[in-house]
Amino acid sequence: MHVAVLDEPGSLRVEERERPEPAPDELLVNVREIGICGSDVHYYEHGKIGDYVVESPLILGHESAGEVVAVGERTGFEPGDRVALEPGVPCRRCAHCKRGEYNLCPDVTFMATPPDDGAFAEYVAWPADFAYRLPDSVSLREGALCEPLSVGIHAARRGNVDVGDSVLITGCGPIGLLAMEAVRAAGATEVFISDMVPEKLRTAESRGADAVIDVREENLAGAVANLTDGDGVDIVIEASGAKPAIRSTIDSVRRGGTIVLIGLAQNAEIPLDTGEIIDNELDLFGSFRYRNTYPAAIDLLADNVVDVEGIVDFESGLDDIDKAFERAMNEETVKGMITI
Ligand SMILES: NC(=O)c1ccc[n+]([C@@H]2O[C@H](COP(=O)([O-])OP(=O)(O)OC[C@H]3O[C@@H](n4cnc5c(N)ncnc54)[C@H](O)[C@@H]3O)[C@@H](O)[C@H]2O)c1
Ligand SMILES: C[C@@H](O)[C@H](N)C(=O)O
Repeated sequence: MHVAVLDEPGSLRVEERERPEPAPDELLVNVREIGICGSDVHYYEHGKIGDYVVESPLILGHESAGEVVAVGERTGFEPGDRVALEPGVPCRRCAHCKRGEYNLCPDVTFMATPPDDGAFAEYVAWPADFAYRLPDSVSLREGALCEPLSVGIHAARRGNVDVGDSVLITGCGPIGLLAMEAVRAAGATEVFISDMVPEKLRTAESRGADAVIDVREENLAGAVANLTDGDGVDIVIEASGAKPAIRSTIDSVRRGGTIVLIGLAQNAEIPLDTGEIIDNELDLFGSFRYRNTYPAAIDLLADNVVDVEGIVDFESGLDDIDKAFERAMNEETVKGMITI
């Protein structure tokens, strides 16, 4: 089978590997749609993210869906089933797993995170309990994009987004745009979103943002104050990882409001005015990956409550993956897909 391997920064190549055999509790999946995530691009450019360093050839890609072609002895699936693959498989035994917080498992195997291979491959053998059957009305592309949608759903849950809430999302990348879908589904009625790339803001506007804020031209907190009669929003979801955006979350949220941090700032220590958090009684939450989100993501897609395919700018074949990564690095690109 063909797989795309990252050897070192800037060097992706397609090579031939043995097709894996599914273990008794695994499915063999013919992978058909894989999203290119910002973290894949980061490994491609820099060969590492924080402490995770590409030290041996690594298959990238963790937003995937495909068709089951073979099953282990005890899986409950059949060849021909279409499935989305949840990329993080926890140990199932640690205290976090037992509490149901399996996204915090320290022994998780996560696709495309060194040393664990990902899904830019024709076939992947994957545990059946981290595969989700897709109904006919949900496409394989939508199945693959359940992954970034899950990041948004988990953030909406962390922020306790409720009917009638106003939400500011900072960043119109795939995570910000799909967090917007998730908060709408959770009942938010006013959703504002910021970025500094005009094309991205136009995309957010066309996808139904109530207001878009270009932070190159407007002060974020000032713009939010104007939109909320000076109060600030109920919830801020930070999805850019940019220091100025993280800093301004406190100034954009109302007294008694909630801040959810998704964006990962590289090597950034950001001063925090704890007095403002206390005086204004703010709730501040981190949001790490997701747990128990795939069934909800698939239901929302089947019911046409959310759109994920609209964020896709281009698709490419596995053999042209290096060109696809170059295109994904363009700041105007939101999402590229590899289609096999
Ligand atoms: N916590 C998690 O589990 C998790 C999961 C996935 C991604 N992430 C992180 O979330 C962030 C978003 O991911 P993504 O894939 O959408 O990234 P992305 O780079 O595609 O999008 C980030 C967007 O933020 C915009 N931006 C830059 N500076 C800004 C500013 N000052 N104000 C507003 N917007 C600004 C960029 O123009 C870009 O459109 C990244 O930091 C990523 O590492 C975290
Ligand atoms: C959650 C996932 O999308 C993210 N890129 C990570 O590796 O944590």
